[in-house]
Amino acid sequence: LFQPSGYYNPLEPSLLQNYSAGYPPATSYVSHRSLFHASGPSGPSGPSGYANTFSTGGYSGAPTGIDSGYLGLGSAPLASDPHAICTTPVPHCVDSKYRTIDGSCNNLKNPLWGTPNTQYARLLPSKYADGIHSPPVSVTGTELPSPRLVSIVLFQDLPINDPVWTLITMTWGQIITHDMSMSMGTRQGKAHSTHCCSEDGHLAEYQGPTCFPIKIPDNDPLFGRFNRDCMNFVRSTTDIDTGCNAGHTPAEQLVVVTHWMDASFVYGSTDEMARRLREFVGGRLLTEFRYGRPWPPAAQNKSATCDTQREEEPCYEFGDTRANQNPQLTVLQIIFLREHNRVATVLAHINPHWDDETLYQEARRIVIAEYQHINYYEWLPIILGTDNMVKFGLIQDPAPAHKDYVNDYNDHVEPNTINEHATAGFRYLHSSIQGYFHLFSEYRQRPEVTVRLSDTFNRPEIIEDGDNMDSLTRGLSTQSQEEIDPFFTAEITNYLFRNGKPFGRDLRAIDIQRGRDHGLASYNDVREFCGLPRAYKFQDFADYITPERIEKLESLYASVDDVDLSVGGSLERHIENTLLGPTFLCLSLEQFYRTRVSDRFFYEQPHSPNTFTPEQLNEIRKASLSRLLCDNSDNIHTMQPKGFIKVSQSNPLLACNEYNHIPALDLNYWKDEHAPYGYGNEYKKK
Ligand code: HEM
Repeated sequence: LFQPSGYYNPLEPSLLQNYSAGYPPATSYVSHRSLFHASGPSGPSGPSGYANTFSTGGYSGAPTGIDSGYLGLGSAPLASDPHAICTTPVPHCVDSKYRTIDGSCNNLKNPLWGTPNTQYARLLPSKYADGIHSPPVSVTGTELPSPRLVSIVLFQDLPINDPVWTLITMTWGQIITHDMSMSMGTRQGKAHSTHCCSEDGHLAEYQGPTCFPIKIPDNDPLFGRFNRDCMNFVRSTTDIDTGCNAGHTPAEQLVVVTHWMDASFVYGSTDEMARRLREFVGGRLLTEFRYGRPWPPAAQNKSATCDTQREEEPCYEFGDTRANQNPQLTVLQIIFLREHNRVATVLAHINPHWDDETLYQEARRIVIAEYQHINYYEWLPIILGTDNMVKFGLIQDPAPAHKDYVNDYNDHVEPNTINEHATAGFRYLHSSIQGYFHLFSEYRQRPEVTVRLSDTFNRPEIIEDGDNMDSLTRGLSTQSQEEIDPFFTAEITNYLFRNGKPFGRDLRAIDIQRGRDHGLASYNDVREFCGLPRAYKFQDFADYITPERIEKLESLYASVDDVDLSVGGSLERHIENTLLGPTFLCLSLEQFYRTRVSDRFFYEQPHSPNTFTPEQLNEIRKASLSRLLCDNSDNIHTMQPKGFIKVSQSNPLLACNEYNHIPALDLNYWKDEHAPYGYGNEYKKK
């Protein structure tokens, strides 16, 4: 598997040459067992055929699993010398009950799969202008349209509240994202230290090799007023930069966190970070008590993570460096931190003979299981639709009985986060961000306070003020998220990370530019890969995109083959009972299928040293967002049972201690029967 001299790249040069005439048949790269190729890569032709692939129709090819063996990853954790990444030896794995922190040894045959600093997976060949790393240009040879222009024309701000889903649906998605991906070399919290534009917003004289600034069009409605024509953008680090690819094969970007769904945002992705976050007493993570309440420890390098303005302003250390980016995210990070410590504390009562290490690992294992359960049974169904999840093997129908395992582990499936999913598909959910968020009292009648998002980027101080931790939590579970549609709040398209200035950056433009930076296949290519008919003229997009938007696309792009994946996919009409159009739905179903079946430690799996007992599994299945919020707030006494859904007559606010409606895990099932006689016997089962 692991070749010190560099690793197998999916794109053989010969195949690359074919690429100029359109990508070669997907089967060259992707196993014919891919979910979306029931009838081969060209797919069932015509929109009706394709629509049938999803829940509403007659897709008959039962998924037999996906094999992404074409990637052949094999890099290893980044050492201080970036070139060392290629030569780190494969670890010797012991079949432990617990996941490693860096995700190594999850796949025993390929111990480095899913570890930090390894490549994203790719579903389609990359599309660099020179076949190696230069950003793509139009198929006509001209420049692609400015991403800022595309953002202005196609992704304006039209605030529409989602009628069903609460704002925590948005934040939970960000948590999953941060758990599974972060492109190396990007700064997803603060502004980047490399400046490709001058102070006054023009092209900087010196353009470093990683510079790929975004051109701001003339008469830009916001930046024009400040006479700026350049928005900073720094390219992601690739395997060429780290010296693992001599530059003869296409560049691949690297993910700096573990690719697994393993709550690395809580525990960190390296042993060093994990150690820094632990108290080493009672299995707990480090906290600092202020006014009797536990808060995360202070960030070691405050200026690297926060934009605080006063010395005493808090800025926290978590498992993920982006955790201070916005207060909603930070609140959820705190809730997970507290959940770990809550579980560890109860386990310590039940098993007083357990040492710190056992308590830490057992609590971590339970928290990851709760989180995976909420992801697959509460959150993902909102985005992907329950029927589609069942159809494509992400969950089972009928749902497993309380104590039943699900035996679908497949060690041929690679866990790595898919570039097209993370760099385009999932970023469409940036549309769900609210520009203004509300704080609510226990009565949830009307907002007590409303806060402008761009006033709080990288400044979590609001959270510790008074009882704001609770008011923010209530806000997240009361306020609607923004509807997921082609409209994006100006708070992120004009004011991202503005840090007190009258303008910031444009996240939509960055998403588009990042797609080009990563050489993502075009919308048309991915559409076809997913089984939709290939477009030869703009009107061919009409199966899922409105005529008005097609007209705008035509005014921006020279060819149907130029349309960026981030752009086309974000304009598609959603598939019924999902929040995504067919192309992004296809990407996310593929991603979360792989994430689940490739994970030997997935909480529903039998036959692993990590396996929960049937009774414990039954308890894990009681985990819910609402219970998590109830248990880890300071003074929240009521919550609706379905926290991702707005309060209504059928989802009313109920007392947190109504355990029939908001069930709680009974951790007594973790009582260690091998305890020395007498230990913990005073802690009887409820
Ligand atoms: C206030 C909320 C959010 C803010 C301010 C925010 C901001 C950002 C920023 C600055 C980046 C890096 C851009 C780049 O340089 O390429 C990013 C990346 C990303 N965001 Fe968000 N985001 C938010 C919420 C979300 C949500 C709700 C989701 C999905 C449910 C999401 C999904 C992603 C994904 C998939 C990436 C790429 C991660 C990677 O592989 O590097 N974000 N976001």
